[in-house]
Amino acid sequence: MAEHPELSAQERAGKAFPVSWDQFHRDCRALTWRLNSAGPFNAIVAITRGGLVPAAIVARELGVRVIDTVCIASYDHNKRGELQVLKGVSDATTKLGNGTGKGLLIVDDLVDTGKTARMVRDMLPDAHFATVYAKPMGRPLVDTFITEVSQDTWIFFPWDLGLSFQPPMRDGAA
Ligand SMILES: O=P(O)(O)OC[C@H]1O[C@H](OP(=O)(O)OP(=O)(O)O)[C@H](O)[C@@H]1O
Ligand code: HPA
Ligand SMILES: [Mg+2]
Repeated sequence: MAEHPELSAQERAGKAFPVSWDQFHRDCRALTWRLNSAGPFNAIVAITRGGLVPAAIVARELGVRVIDTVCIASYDHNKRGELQVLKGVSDATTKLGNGTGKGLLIVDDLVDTGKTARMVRDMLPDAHFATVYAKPMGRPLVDTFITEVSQDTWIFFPWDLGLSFQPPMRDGAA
C-alpha cells in the first residue's frame, strides 16, 4: 500500500488536476468519437456515481437510450477499503449482452487502482469498458479512455468543486 496509510488517497496524491464542466464535456465528446468505431452498443452501463455524468453525455452522442447502472460503494471511502456491490446489472441488460456483456458499453469517470473496474469487468467480461481519465495502475483494464494522468495525481471533478477566492501568486500561491 502507500507510504502514508493514515492519509486519504486524495491527501497522498501530490498533484491536483481540476476539471471544469466545459473541459469534462469536451473530454466526454472526444471519448465518444473514439467509441464510434468500437460500437454499436445495445446499452450503456454506468458505474455509479461518477460514471453517471459521462454516461449521460456519451449516451446522448451515440443515440443509446437503454442505460443501466452498477452501484458500487467503498466501505471506507478515504482509505479505499473493500468494495460493496449495492446493485448489479438488471436481468434485461444481462440478456441484451447475451449473458457476457457483448455489445454493452460500461462507462466510468476514471480508473485509478483498477479495483472498481476489475469488479465490473468480472460481471461483464465481453463488454467494452470506457473511462474519461485513467491512471497507470488501472489503465490495462480499460478499452478506451481520453486522458492519462500520473498515479500520484488527484482528479477533481466539476461536481465536487465550487468557485472560491484565489490569493494572488505574489502572496505565495502556486
Ligand atoms: O480504480 P479505483 O481505485 O477503483 O477508483 C476508481 C473509482 O473511484 C471513484 O468512485 P468512488 O468509489 O469514489 O465512488 P463515486 O463514483 O460514488 O464517487 C471513481 O468514480 C471510480 O469509480
Ligand atoms: O483521482 C481521483 N479523483 C476523484 N475520485 C477518485 N477516486 C479514485 N481516484 C480518484
Ligand atoms: Mg465511481
